[in-house]
Amino acid sequence: MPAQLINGTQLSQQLRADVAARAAALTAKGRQPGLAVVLVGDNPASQVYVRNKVKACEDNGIHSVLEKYDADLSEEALLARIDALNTDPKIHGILVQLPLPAHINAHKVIEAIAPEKDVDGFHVSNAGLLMTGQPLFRPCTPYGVMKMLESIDFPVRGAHAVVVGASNIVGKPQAMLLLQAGATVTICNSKTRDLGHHTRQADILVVATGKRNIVTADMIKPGAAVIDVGMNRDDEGKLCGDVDFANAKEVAGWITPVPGGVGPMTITMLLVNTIEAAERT
Ligand SMILES: Nc1nc2c(c(=O)[nH]1)N[C@@H](CN(C=O)c1ccc(C(=O)N[C@@H](CCC(=O)O)C(=O)O)cc1)CN2
Repeated sequence: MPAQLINGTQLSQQLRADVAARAAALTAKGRQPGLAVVLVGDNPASQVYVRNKVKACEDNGIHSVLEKYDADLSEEALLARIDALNTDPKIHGILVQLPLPAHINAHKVIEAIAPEKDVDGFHVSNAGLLMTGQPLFRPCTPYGVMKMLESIDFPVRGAHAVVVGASNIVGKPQAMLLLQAGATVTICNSKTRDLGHHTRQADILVVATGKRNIVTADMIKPGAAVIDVGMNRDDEGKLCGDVDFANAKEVAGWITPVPGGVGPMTITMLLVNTIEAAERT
């Protein structure tokens, strides 16, 4: 039997209705939630993502400010803008869209964001809080993946989860959230030998490498939940993930599509984090 789809667009609609209600309640008390989205440079994919983030804010009652800068903006000037946003009372959440141009030190920029406004959850103090089981903000993509598993009542506790990819924004926090939910977790990286040996043991397989077709059907345990975080283009220029979806869906029990899977959930969880930041003020 082919896998059941985990539809991130549909789940997002349900979660965004709750966001809109919470935003309206805060606005009625004179505390409309506010998000600042900072984009440096002209990366075409980043432009789409920030546009979608701003639109999602508008649609759900969150005030948003999009600050766009040319690729030659200095690190110093960017840090000065973040300083100003840190003390702006109308702004509860700040995100700097990644990647940044090579001359800007992304770590330095992320550390400049006030941790209580770091709705991406990337600041070292938020990474530390997540690691010790007291998260202030969960990074949006891994948080969205956990919501997707929850939506299908997947028994994470006791399951073997394999995360392919060890980035700071997806792989590492994803592994931490799965571990805290009671899974036994394996993290694979670009140096992992015989990747299929690991992925075939996964009840939950999260793939976040940015490499198209890195996971093929023969690397999937029958019935597994396969979560594809990849965002690539195929030979015809169409969006696709890291998993060979057409064949993988014949083996998996559950699978996320690209587009319409994890991507929309990333934006939804950003809205959730922004509401939580505003509710704490
Ligand atoms: N500051 C951040 N930078 C980046 C993050 C992040 O969470 N914070 N994650 C990624 C990109 N990303 C969010 O910014 C992101 C990626 C994809 C989508 C999405 O909705 N994808 C759609 C397809 C969109 C399209 O048409 O191209 C889908 O999958 O259906 C949203 C957000 C790196 N940078």
